[in-house]
Amino acid sequence: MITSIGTAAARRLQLLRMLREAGPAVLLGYASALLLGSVTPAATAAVLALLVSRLDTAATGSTLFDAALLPLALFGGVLLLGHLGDAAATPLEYLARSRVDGAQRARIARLVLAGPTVGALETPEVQAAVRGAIGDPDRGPDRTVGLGAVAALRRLAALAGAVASCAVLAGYAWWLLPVLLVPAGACGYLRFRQGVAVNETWRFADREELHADVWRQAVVSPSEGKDIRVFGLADWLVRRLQRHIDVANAPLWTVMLRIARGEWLPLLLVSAGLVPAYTAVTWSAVHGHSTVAVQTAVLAAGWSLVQALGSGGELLQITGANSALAGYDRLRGTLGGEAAALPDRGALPSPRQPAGGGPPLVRFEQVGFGYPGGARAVLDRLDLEIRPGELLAVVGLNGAGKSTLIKLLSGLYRPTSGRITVDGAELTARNTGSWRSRIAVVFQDFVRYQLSAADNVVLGAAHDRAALDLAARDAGFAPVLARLPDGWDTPLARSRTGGVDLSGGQWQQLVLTRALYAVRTGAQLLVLDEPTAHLDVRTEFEVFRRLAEHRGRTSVVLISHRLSTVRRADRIVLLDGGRITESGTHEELMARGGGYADLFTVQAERFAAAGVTE
Ligand SMILES: Nc1ncnc2c1ncn2[C@@H]1O[C@H](COP(=O)(O)OP(=O)(O)OP(=O)(O)O)[C@@H](O)[C@H]1O
Repeated sequence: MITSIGTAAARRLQLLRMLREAGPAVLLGYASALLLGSVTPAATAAVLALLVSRLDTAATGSTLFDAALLPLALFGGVLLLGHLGDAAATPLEYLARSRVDGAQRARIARLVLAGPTVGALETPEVQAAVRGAIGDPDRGPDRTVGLGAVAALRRLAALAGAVASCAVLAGYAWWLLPVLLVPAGACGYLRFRQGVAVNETWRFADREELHADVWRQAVVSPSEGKDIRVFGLADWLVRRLQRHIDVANAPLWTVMLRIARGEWLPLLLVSAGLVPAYTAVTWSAVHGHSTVAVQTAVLAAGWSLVQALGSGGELLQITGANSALAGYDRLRGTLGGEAAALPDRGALPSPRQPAGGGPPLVRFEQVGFGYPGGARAVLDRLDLEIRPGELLAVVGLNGAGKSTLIKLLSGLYRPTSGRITVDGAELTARNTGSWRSRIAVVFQDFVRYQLSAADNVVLGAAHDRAALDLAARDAGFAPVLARLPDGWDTPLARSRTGGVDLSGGQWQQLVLTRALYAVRTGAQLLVLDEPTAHLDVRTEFEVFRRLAEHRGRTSVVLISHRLSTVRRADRIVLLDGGRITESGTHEELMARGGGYADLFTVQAERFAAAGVTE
């Protein structure tokens, strides 16, 4: 119990410290507004007691009015200040909360993006920690740190109000303090335990919520929407979504019901303080040992004291936000190690800087690799050399590990064994950033950003229109560009005003433009994973011809299942069983009559049967 109270106190301090992100003016204004609002009940109690005592002792007529004038004016002042405090608190709270939340989201983004590899992001634990750290209030009892931080400040203000109520009570009947404080404190602790129980139960439901999230997104996504409608999946999907939500919420309902059934306990605790206090003061007033004024003060201050200490609203917000803090700590524990290994801790990779020097010599030396959690090794003691300026093609059957090879080359995963060297230096977390400024990669599952055509190519860097136009020409994108209503500035998303969507092949040309632009602005190794899979044969031929013009100045690694394209490469390697099993020119490999020759022959026969000439 002491540890959990200690942890909760440390978390609350952390939340309060986060309020600095709201800025000094907002924080000061908000704290003052809360303080005004929270001492109003105690001040009201004191002023009411003054009013009653004046009326009690004054005579009738004008004297009565004179006696009531000052307390009434004070009463009006207290009400006005209390109202001003409440009115200012709402917008300032919104501002403070959103600034704290904004800063937290930026911190999470930095942490997630600081690590050079993506392997950790694929684990359910990290995804759960990211969701936990964000603290989406739409999910169960999760709360954002901003909500928790303002609730922690409201709680402090409530405590200030409680102290003020204690001062009022002590002025009339000090012995009432322990009578009211002990049960109110116990009630507060009970509410805190309830909040913890709700949050701990919710954590167990997290995996179910993750499944539910996937289906929730599928329902509103236009791409999944096609499948859902065409295959008539709507009913099935909604039932599945509902089942995940039910399973996630079932334990939570149980805890909530238990709390609701136990509501007699807080009532008992509050009554245990208030009933004896009110009885004693009333008895004392009736028997002339104290005045009606004392009774008034005790009634008002006693109630506000119990309210301030025993209410559970803020505690639920705070315990919900504590989970967000714990989620962030878990995330830092998992991702922080790799991020911390970077030269500039916390700094994100900057947009591409032109790199000096010529194309690199890259070596895979006895590289082994298996995906985290994967049962089998995808690459097994693989040796491969990418020579400066060559056009190297990598071929292999589906699932052979070609894309995996590219991900390792890009530093997105680290080899499980062996090493990758660039001009003799091993590729590590430290030099991955500078290595990436030397490479340009087109992934098979490239990203279609909802940005303008130009921004989709340069991605954060300054535009160089001449280089953009040349890259578009090389990638065969120029004719598509000419038809875009606003040229390079056209948004590539139909959901945006004036936006258009591109066909699969046109997107591929745009992404090729992205890679070729990078080459024109300094990249020395171009890596293309199935870059022409969506292109028609004529466009593919033209693109390959342009690509080949870059060889010498830039090394090119090309993965393709279209062997008619691949045959023009300087060298072809066959990936099979996690290793490079064949290497040579098209003619050499055909003469050898091995795996490559088989693949090529099968493809050539298929094309011949279909009447397609190369
Ligand atoms: N992120 C991942 N997590 C776990 N396993 C993965 C992941 N990505 C790929 N794999 C597995 O690694 C193996 C190699 O996949 P990879 O995508 O590298 O093959 P490929 O040669 O590029 O195939 P294709 O020609 O079909 O594109 C496959 O068995 C695949 O299931």
